[in-house]
Amino acid sequence: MSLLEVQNLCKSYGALTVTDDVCLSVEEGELHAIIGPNGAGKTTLISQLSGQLPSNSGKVRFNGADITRLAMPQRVRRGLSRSFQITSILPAFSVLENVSTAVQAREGSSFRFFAPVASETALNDQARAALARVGLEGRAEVRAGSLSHGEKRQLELAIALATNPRLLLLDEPLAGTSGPEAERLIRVIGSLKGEVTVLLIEHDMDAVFALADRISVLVYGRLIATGTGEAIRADRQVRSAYLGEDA
Ligand SMILES: Nc1ncnc2c1ncn2[C@@H]1O[C@H](COP(=O)(O)OP(=O)(O)OP(=O)(O)O)[C@@H](O)[C@H]1O
Repeated sequence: MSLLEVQNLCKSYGALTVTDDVCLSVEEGELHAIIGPNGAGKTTLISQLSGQLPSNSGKVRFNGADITRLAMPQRVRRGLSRSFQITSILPAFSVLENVSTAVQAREGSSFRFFAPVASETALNDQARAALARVGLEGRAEVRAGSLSHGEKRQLELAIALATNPRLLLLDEPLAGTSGPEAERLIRVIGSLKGEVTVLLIEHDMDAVFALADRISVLVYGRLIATGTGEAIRADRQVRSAYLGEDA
C-alpha cells in the first residue's frame, strides 16, 4: 500500500481544467518530485492534497484512509503537512515563537490560554528540535523578520516539520534562493530522506534530479510520466512536451 494514493483527481475553474484526471502514488520514505512548466497546475495539485482547495472529483487516500473530504487541520493531524510560504511567518515574533505558535495552532490547542508550564516546555522542546533539524537552532531568539531570505525558507521547513509529518508537501522550497543558501536548503531536504516522505514541487532542476527518488511530470494538468530521474530524462514525451525538444 502506498502512503499517498491519488485517484483520478480533477479541479477546474469554469471551463479551465487545472487538474486533469491525475493518478499518482507516493511510497513511504520516498522523495517524489513533481515538475512541469509554469501554469501546469503543480501548486493547485498540492493545495488539493493539503486540503486547502476542494477537488471536483477523484479520491485522495492517505495511509489507507479516504481523506478526500477532510479539511486541512484534520489532514495535518493525520500526518499530512504542507510547508507554508514566507508570507505566513510572523515577523515581529521570535523564530522559536513562530514554530511553537504554528504547532499549537495546527494541533488545535491555540485557545488553551492557561497551558500548564510542562506543556509549554514540551511545545518549546518540539519547536527547538524542528529548528535544529533545519540548522536554525542558533537563531531561535531572533526576530523572524530579521532573518535572511534563505533562513526564512529554513523556518518554513521547521514549522512544517514541527508537526511531525509523515508526508511533507513542499511547494518551491528553494524559491528566491541561490548559491550557499540554496545548497543549505538542498542539504536539509536531502537529510529528511528516509525519515519523512516528501512530495516536492521545485523549479530548480539540478535540485530535483539530485534529490528525487522518483519524478512525475505535469503538463496542462495531466501527469504525462512518472519515473526515476534517469527514466524521466530519457522519456521522449517529456523531452518534447516539457523540455521543448524535438521528440
Ligand atoms: N483561483 C483560480 N481561478 C482561476 N484560475 C486559476 C486559479 N488558480 C490557478 N488558476 C490557473 O490554473 C493554472 C495552474 O496554476 P498553478 O498555480 O497550479 O500552476 P503551477 O504549475 O503551480 O505554476 P507555477 O510553476 O508558475 O507556480 C494556471 O493556468 C492558473 O492561471
